[in-house]
Amino acid sequence: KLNKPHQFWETQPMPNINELDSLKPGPIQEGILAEVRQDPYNLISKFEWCNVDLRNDEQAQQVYTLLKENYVEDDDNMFRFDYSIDFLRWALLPPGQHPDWIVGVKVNQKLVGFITGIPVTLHIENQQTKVKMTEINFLCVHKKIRANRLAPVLIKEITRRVHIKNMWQAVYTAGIVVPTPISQTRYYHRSLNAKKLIEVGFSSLSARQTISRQQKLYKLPEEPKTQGLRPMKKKDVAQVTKLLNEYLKQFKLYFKYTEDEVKHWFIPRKDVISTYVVEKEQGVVTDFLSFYNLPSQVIKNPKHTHLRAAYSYYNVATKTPIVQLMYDALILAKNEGYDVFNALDIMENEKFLKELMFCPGDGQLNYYLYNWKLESNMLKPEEIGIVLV
Ligand SMILES: CN(C)Cc1n[nH]c2ccc(-c3ccc(F)cc3OCCn3ccnc3)cc12
Repeated sequence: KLNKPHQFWETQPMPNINELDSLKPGPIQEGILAEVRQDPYNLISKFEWCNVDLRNDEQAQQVYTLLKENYVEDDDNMFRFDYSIDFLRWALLPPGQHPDWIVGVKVNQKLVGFITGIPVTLHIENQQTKVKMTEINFLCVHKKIRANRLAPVLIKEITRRVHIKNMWQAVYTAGIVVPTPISQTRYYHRSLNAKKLIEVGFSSLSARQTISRQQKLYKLPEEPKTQGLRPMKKKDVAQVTKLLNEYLKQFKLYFKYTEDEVKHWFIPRKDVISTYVVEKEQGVVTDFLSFYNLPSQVIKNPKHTHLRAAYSYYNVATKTPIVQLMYDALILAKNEGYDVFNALDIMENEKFLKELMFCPGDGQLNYYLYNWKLESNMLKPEEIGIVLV
């Protein structure tokens, strides 16, 4: 019976608890191209596969609505992610994207299921080789048709479409724990608009606290401190690429970026991605900070429909102290209208979370590698050098 917990995941090439010491590092199952199923998995009648073209406004709108109404909520079901169409195009149309990796399931032309992959090159631990694989995201089944076991079919179908391209690994994250996380990270929140966070129920006041006390506590200067801080431009791409690739080498899990990819992921896009570089000396970029825009819909609130949240993306501090650089990130995010600034405890983030008054969130974000046994069973959050949106 497939309803035992993790019954699906036990059929997948993921290390389970008692294999953690016997499996050798590297691929768990060898991929054999000739054995890959050539036709899509069967769907229950009236359900159909489709490749979603996010460049098409109608199809993008259908994805937007499915996610807005049915995607990830916080543990208390008070907030639900509200990814914008521009954001989805940024996240899912990077260089080298495969059209058949944006997978939808439709019933009577209505989108009811979704899962996506993008091509990445991942460096894993001390492996000399980098692994070409897929980054899986946006697994979503419409609330009204859950328990049809559609999610396992979506996962198997995109796995098949990745195998067909002779790729055998995947990286993904989730708030839930299924077999078997490679790292369990925690998220933290820094208040930028204390009054709103209290009004939407994101923050609460203890007996001795007042709204105006909170506002004073989290107050920020009008302008950033770092001299030479400015929005990133195309002319910075070469230097940002070198800074980023060099910086990421210290971690056990990181992507290698081409200049084309840096252009895609870091050139500022209004209401999607903000990147600022530090250029003190003429023409020399020494640091950069970046954060992305992911609002959450406030599910039931008389006064507010959305929580505007900025999420820390990649920050490289080589000359500016990281605490100062991130303090400027808070000021910039506040000035761009955000209510809260979120960050995971990955990379060097521990160095600024406490000092800049971030508060721990109520859940965790688990990182997963599909069909790969690590040398070390688990990685510490500070060993993770990848951010998934
Ligand atoms: C990563 N990407 C795959 C989306 C995703 N899936 N599952 C998740 C579980 C937690 C976070 C997360 C990551 C960083 C963070 F600062 C806060 C977060 O969630 C707060 C709870 N929440 C959920 C909706 N609105 C608020 C993201 C995700």
